[in-house]
Amino acid sequence: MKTWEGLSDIAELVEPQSTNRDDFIQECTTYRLNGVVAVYRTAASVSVTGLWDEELVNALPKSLKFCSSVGAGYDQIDVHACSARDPPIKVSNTPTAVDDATADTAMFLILGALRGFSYGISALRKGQWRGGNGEVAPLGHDPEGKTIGVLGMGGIGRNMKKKCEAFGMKTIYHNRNPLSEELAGGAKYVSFDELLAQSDVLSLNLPLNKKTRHIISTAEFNNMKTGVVIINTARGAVMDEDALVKALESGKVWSCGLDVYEDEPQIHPELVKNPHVMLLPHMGTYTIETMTAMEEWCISNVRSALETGKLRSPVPEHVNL
Ligand SMILES: NC(=O)c1ccc[n+]([C@@H]2O[C@H](COP(=O)([O-])OP(=O)(O)OC[C@H]3O[C@@H](n4cnc5c(N)ncnc54)[C@H](O)[C@@H]3O)[C@@H](O)[C@H]2O)c1
Repeated sequence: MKTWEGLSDIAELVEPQSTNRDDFIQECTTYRLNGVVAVYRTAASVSVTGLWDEELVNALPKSLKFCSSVGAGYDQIDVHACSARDPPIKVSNTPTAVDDATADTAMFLILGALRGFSYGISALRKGQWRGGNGEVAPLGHDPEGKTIGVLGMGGIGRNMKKKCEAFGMKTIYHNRNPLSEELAGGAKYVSFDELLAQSDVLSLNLPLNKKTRHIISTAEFNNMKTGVVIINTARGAVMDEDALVKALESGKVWSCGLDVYEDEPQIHPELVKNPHVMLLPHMGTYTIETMTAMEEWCISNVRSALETGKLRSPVPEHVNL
């Protein structure tokens, strides 16, 4: 709040008052918001405005030139509609600030899913120690010696790789392009098909967009090792949740650790019913330290835009806009 208020030395600060999308679109035409040059956008604001789709982007005040969005993912914003405006709305996100907390969450899910801890936790809370009704928690697996495959070796993927090493895991990865040796840090670049075929644990760490929606579905599960463990801390829709449920039922997938879902806050009922899988309600960056760092980063984008005309961390699509 202090950092936000600190912007008042260079700008007039206004906050929208609407509580739903229709009112917000109407408010954008009013004298209060007309003239706004930069927006500080929280992820939670989607519950008021809905997605920043083409309709909303075109309804935003004509004066708007910058959107500084909190979070590494920006799939709630149609960045192409933003570029198409005249003048364009340049969009930034908060990469790097999210890396440690999200990678920590992935480690929790990897260990929990490999070891089958979810089963034990829920049985214990029902007063059933390691199981009930004649069933006991299945024996888990050690991370030591397992191959982790990272799909999308960006800030979070690389951070996770270092943490996986401490648990004796070997990392392979697939990106659109191989990383420099320095960035890869010894992780081996493999093709998408090799990643599916060789991973004991497959971690999804790529952004959600039109190209990556359902990048993991039935055909991809069929190409994986039987008994693979799937971790998703990216966005739910990069994986076909129905196909995951079927792969869990058939035993192709041994377990999974999920922080994100296709239709949040709804979760596939078969996932909720399954005592074996590790599920979190999108808590990847849910810490005081990381949320503060993300908000400060986001506000620094607003300051940079106002003072220099340039965002500090534009999204990849807007780097050359
Ligand atoms: N669970 C959470 O709370 C949480 C927190 C932060 C980020 N996230 C999600 O994690 C994602 C990754 O974050 P990041 O900061 O590491 O992003 P990043 O941009 O640093 O890394 C993403 C990587 O994915 C790669 N990539 C893009 N498209 C690909 C494709 N089709 N195939 C293979 N690789 C591809 C990119 O080249 C890049 O290396 C974000 O987009 C966001 O949606 C979730």
